[in-house]
Amino acid sequence: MAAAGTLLLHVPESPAAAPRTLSGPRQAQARRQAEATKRKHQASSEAPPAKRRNEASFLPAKKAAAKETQRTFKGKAQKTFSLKKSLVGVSDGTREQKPCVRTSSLFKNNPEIPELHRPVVKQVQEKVFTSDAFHELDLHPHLISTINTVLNMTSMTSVQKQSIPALLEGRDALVRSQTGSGKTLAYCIPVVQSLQAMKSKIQRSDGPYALVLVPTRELALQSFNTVQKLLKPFTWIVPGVLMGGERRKSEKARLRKGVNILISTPGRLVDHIKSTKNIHFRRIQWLILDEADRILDLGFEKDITVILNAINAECQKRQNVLLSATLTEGVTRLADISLLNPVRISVLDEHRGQSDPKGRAVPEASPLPAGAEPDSFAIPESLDQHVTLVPSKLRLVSLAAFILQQCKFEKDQKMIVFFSSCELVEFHYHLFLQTLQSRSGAPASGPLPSASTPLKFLRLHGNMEQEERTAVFEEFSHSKTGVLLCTDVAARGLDLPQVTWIVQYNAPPSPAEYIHRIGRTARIGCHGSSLLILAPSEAEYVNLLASHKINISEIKMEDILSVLTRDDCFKGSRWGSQKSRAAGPQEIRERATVLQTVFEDYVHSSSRRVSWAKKALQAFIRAYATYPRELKHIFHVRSLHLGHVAKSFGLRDAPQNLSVAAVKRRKANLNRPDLHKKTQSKHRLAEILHSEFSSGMEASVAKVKKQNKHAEPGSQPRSTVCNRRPASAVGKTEKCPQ
Ligand SMILES: Nc1ncnc2c1ncn2[C@@H]1O[C@H](COP(=O)(O)OP(=O)(O)OP(=O)(O)O)[C@@H](O)[C@H]1O
Repeated sequence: MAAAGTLLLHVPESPAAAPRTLSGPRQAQARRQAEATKRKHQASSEAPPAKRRNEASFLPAKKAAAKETQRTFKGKAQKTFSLKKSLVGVSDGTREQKPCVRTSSLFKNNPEIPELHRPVVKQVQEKVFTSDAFHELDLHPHLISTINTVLNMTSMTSVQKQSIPALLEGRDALVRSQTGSGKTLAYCIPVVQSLQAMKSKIQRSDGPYALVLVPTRELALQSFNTVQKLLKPFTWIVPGVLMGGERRKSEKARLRKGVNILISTPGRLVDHIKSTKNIHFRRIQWLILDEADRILDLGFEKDITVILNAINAECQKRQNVLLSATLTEGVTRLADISLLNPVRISVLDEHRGQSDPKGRAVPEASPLPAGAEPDSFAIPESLDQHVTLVPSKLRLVSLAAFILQQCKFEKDQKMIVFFSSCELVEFHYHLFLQTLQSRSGAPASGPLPSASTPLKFLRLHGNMEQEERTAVFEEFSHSKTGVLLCTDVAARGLDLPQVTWIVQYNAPPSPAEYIHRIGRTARIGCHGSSLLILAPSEAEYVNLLASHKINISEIKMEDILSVLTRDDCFKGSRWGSQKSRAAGPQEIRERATVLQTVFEDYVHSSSRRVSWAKKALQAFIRAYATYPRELKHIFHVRSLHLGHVAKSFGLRDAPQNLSVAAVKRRKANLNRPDLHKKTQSKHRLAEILHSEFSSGMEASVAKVKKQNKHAEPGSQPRSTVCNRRPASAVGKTEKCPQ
């Protein structure tokens, strides 16, 4: 096998490059044939309605060549090109026969990329900062000095300016402001101020006065840290966090001693309500639901009901606060249940001059101002959003090229890449670790690039041991560079400093989740960028985003792939000594093929790795099948071309045992029996959404063990398939971590 760096390639010329002159009837016949071929491809699953012109040089038109029959999810036989070729290289103008390289024809038979007619919409914007200082508020001087000196903050953000006075007045509130605008302090400051000011001094043994519910363990830890800092001068008020993992015993002990401000994920709290005698809610004065729309998702409904019932049974009067960057119907639904005459605080309103003259919150009784549709979300002004359309076969190399472009050839870049499931995170993490990052794990085809800026990959998902989750969270928080591959476990609320790029490799299930994912960058006025990777057949998603006033500009796939010409590890010998030569489409194609070959060689270097890649592909298809009904016209599993998608998992051929029916059967087996009966897609979606929020107490959930980073993937059952068991088996709602 040739080394990657010296791989010799010959990518066959397109017909356009070597036209044959035809005349008369033959010409007409050839034209008819060409038209028929074109129609066939237009009808293929990923073919878009409108075709992009001027792409022919990069994505050559389909042509007759050695064909093989490949299965698609439509069950139709589809012609495609042979995936295995003898590649012949040309070096310094001399043709020479080179070793056979088993690789795919990445640039053939792809659906054409549609022209993206993206509607330009005016994004909803908010002003982040105000000129008002914290000391202008009626707060305890020690609290103000803590904010100034410990947190290093002087001016309030817009949401803080509106929320803090309203909450100090004792009002229930529904708070919406863009991601990274300081909502955590908007509720933490009033809570601390009110509790330290209580006439009869709070005792630890009193138990909780404030309960803060957040959707993920990392967010619980983060909010706990903020509360802890604010409480520095008020040592008699004790904060506590319940976040799952291995700490059940110590959590119980802490609850027994007493916690006054309790921060928890819903599932974990329900576990304690059911199993810990010492937990009570007699003195609850605050109930805060951060990321309220997520907490009220279907997946959390049961837990929230248990928690509300437990609180209501012991205490009727309290202040309720719901916060989120995305105000959705779900929030309103819970608002009906638990909010008493709430104020609706929306920074957007103030920015549009809709708040009252004092800049105070608009009361709930008043309807949302005209033009402020509930599903138009504010996006940080300093966030540049991009989309790229990439055919399935080219997804993996495009993602890798983008990571190289930003994190190897640019300085001080910190990137988060979102995937649809933990299996996908695991797959890409190990693949990139062993090919892009690690020399020692270089594939059979030879050593890989030594990075000019060393690449560092981390991963975070709900199927990891809590200890490692926390360690990764801390490491990525404190590091200046790196690429975090993750599921939506990191989408909500996490405040990871200096993240410069958000990449969404799999589109999120809703525009709201899109907002939260991209919201991990461009926080509190900083600059950031995002890239959404879509297949040509998914181009319509851009219009969906536009209908939510989300403006997104296109980056061409060629521009992403062209970075490979800067990396000599990916050159075919055709370009051997011609360093100064400008990169043309042909060279880019060749280098992308070299990179794909590196991935394929790695995956095919052992049968275990092949089956590992197949499982990841299966997981992708399963996740794809869970897009909500209203998005099925964009993301339908039937529109996936199995052979092409397999390429993006480094597989040379489409797995034989995968079909729609097989995937559905497998999914049915994995689902909870009680969900079987109600097969509505919303429940399947709920399962996926729920995944991150397991309390950590389920015995049956297989965990990814902390292990040597360079361990052979697939060498142990690393729960590439979620291990779902009947709820009865674990005595509670079973959740499958992503
Ligand atoms: N007044 C302020 N001055 C300077 N920095 C602030 C201020 N308030 C908050 N921050 C910082 O802004 C960052 C974002 O705050 P926070 O995490 O509370 O945002 P958020 O609105 O809750 O975001 P999300 O919607 O993503 O959960 C944090 O690093 C926080 O420390």
